[in-house]
Amino acid sequence: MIGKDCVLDHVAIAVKDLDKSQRIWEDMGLSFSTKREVVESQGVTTAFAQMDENAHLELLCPYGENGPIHKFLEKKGEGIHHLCFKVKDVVAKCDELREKGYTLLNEQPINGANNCLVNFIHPKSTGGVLVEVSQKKA
Ligand SMILES: CC[C@H](C(=O)O)C(=O)SCCNC(=O)CCNC(=O)[C@H](O)C(C)(C)COP(=O)(O)OP(=O)(O)OC[C@H]1O[C@@H](n2cnc3c(N)ncnc32)[C@H](O)[C@@H]1OP(=O)(O)O
Ligand SMILES: [Co+2]
Repeated sequence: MIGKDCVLDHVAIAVKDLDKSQRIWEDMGLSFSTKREVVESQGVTTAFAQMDENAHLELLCPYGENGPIHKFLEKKGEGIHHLCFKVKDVVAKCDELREKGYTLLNEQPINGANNCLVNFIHPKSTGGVLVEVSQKKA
């Protein structure tokens, strides 16, 4: 799956305090875009910092007590949450992955951050890593 048609888009970290975590990463040298985006469907506020020409760091802070990040923090605490790969065609990629036996978490891609369509591969399919696939909307 990873390789010619997939590029690492972001490494996501679940955090309890977005400002505090952002200061840590800024202190280590990253700079974040001013834009913070709330993704209602996921119950998260996101902050992105560019790491190289493709990859970003995504900080994910829950709001409310129902989203997956809130549950992750309760269960595992702060830390790396998922990897995201940018693909040319997220629907085709999900069909390919289903064919190969991977469990996708949504029938159809959902709206993600930064005007993208995204889907997720269950960690049970990947040896314990939640993987997101993402396509920029036209
Ligand atoms: C979309 C906006 C933004 C973007 O970039 O565009 C985002 O990335 S938002 C990110 C937040 N949204 C999601 O993560 C959606 C996908 N995640 C889910 O649907 C759930 O979190 C799911 C299905 C991965 C786990 O939910 P569940 O209710 O089953 O939680 P459990 O704690 O019972 O977990 C079951 C099992 O999976 C392990 N687990 C859970 N989360 C992770 C993870 N991030 N990485 C690795 N493993 C994970 C958990 O430990 C359980 O394993 P077990 O061995 O049974 O204990
Ligand atoms: Co993400």
